[in-house]
Amino acid sequence: MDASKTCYGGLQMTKIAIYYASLTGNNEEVAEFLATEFARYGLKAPLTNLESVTVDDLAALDLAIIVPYTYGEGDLPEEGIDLFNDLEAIKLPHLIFGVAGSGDTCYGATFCQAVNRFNARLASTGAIQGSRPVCIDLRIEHQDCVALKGFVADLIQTLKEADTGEKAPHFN
Ligand SMILES: Cc1cc2nc3c(=O)[nH]c(=O)nc-3n(C[C@H](O)[C@H](O)[C@H](O)COP(=O)(O)O)c2cc1C
Repeated sequence: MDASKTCYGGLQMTKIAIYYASLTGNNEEVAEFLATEFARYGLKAPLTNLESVTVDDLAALDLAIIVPYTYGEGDLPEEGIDLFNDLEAIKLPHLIFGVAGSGDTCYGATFCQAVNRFNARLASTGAIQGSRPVCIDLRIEHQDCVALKGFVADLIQTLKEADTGEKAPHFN
């Protein structure tokens, strides 16, 4: 299906941003894939490094997507620690969010913990979870492309529901 041919006109003014952190390029690739997928729907989703993002930036958006790597033993990316901490003290009930990222399954129980931790922290602000988080093992492969396409489709569906008041979001 060519998503750009479908009717997403009502969402064209939607403010979307993709905030990513990447040391060796895997999460940058995830972020770029997501931006390309949004473009297929005719929606702009610019990329910004997580390092320079504040809670005020998030508060000004309709949809925020966080794409973090995991470091240490399930640790957050250094670039996202300030934002993560600041989110503890804020409510963002009008924001829709999604979190996706690449880690390494070799790390066992801490695989993609930064993805799960950001997801939980954003949910704790009262923001609306627009999709289940997506965890990717190292570089994107075919099954990850399928998962990321589903992720974007869910986020857009949640945006549409919020726009029209159709029904309550269903992921949190
Ligand atoms: C020192 C170090 C610690 C890491 N710890 C974890 C971890 O706890 N869990 C995990 O899933 N991945 C861990 N990783 C793997 C990275 O998250 C993974 O390679 C990721 O794809 C890197 O993304 P990037 O290419 O965008 O930097 C670690 C990598 C390094 C170098």
